[in-house]
Amino acid sequence: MAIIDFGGTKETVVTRKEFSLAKARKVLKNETIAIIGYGVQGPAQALNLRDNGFNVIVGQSKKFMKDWNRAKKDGFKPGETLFEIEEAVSKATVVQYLLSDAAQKICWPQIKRNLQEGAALYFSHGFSIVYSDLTKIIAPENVDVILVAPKGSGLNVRRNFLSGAGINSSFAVHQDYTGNAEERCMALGIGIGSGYLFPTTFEKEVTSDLVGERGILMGALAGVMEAQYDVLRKNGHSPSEAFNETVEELTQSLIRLVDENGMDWMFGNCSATAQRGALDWAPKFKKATMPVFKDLYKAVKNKDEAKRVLKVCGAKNYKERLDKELQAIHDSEMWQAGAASRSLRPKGKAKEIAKGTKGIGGRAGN
Ligand SMILES: NC(=O)c1ccc[n+]([C@@H]2O[C@H](COP(=O)([O-])OP(=O)(O)OC[C@H]3O[C@@H](n4cnc5c(N)ncnc54)[C@H](O)[C@@H]3O)[C@@H](O)[C@H]2O)c1
Ligand SMILES: CC(C)(O)[C@@H](O)C(=O)O
Ligand SMILES: [Mg+2]
Ligand SMILES: [Mg+2]
Repeated sequence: MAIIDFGGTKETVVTRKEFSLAKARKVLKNETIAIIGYGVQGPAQALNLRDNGFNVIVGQSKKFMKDWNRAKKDGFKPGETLFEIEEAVSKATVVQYLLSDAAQKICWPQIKRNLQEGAALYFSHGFSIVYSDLTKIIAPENVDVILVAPKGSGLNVRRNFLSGAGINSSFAVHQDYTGNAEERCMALGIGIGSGYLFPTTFEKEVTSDLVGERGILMGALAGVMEAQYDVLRKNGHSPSEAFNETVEELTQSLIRLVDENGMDWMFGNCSATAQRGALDWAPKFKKATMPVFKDLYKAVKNKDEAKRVLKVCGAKNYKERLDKELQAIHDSEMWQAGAASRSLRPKGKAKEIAKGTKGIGGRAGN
């Protein structure tokens, strides 16, 4: 474990230096890891673990043939490494429960009756365990219950693994039956290709995760973008101009600078005019949105959000409803303008520059 100073607070984290892949392989060398659910996280974690040399099988319901076929296409063989959910659980010593959170509640009886003594029941979200009064998911006493929650989409868990980077994950132990729960948990976190691992609890993970995705990561981002786009359009700006000033410049330019070296670095590489305006307006946006973030945190803590997820996402016709909502976003003027804008991105080769030429160092920061 490494002690790292996060802006004045010292935290203990696990990196691949302290917990190497070789150590993870040793810890899990006799384990059969069943990935239950081949949706978004399932494929990413299954393929990263398999590529890292672990013994991986997949449990997927054939009722969802598209997901079953994807697993087959990715090299999992029916009857050998690809099974119906119950069969996969019965063969596994690690059960990575990666169905959607609403489906975890529905399928829990199939999992519970097939868990081996001493197995590790693994989640990538605290949801099912923390809201056990709603989900009825209560693990038997004779298994470990652990969590590794990647802080990114499964798509990037796989893509970053392939590029040599990683997605950071939090980890937690809820129940330690074997006495090895923490070691197994860290080994799995390293095995799925995490960047670094930071400790959490199931409760802290589910709360921060639900707030983050409803807030700045997805909900707030979508809402604020739409608000600015609409104001620009209502005042006579073209779709191309409104889209570039709202989304394209963010994703193609400014957020990349934030990613590279922080907010001050991005500010430092924009004009004095932009800096002044952004510095003046940031507190106004903070003040305007603070009450919404406080409401959001409350709605997560009082379980309103969890109840809604289980009721709405668990309904029979949910997929059709979701598809309609996503289609409406896709078809909106703003995102059609986005498609047009993306189609115009040059796809030229990277420029070769003369030896000794500088000029990509940036202006601000240390
Ligand atoms: N999606 C992400 O990138 C992401 C990121 C971090 C954590 N998580 C967590 O990981 C877990 C898995 O999420 P996901 O987004 O990968 O799931 P998902 O929505 O992609 O669904 C995964 C699987 O559930 C199966 N499924 C759905 N309903 C079913 C049912 N009634 N019976 C049997 N199987 C059913 C699907 O066939 C699919 O294989 C969740 O706990 C989620 O909160 C997801
Ligand atoms: C990728 C996210 C948003 O971080 C995850 O929490 C999810 O639920 O999909
Ligand atoms: Mg989430
Ligand atoms: Mg998340």
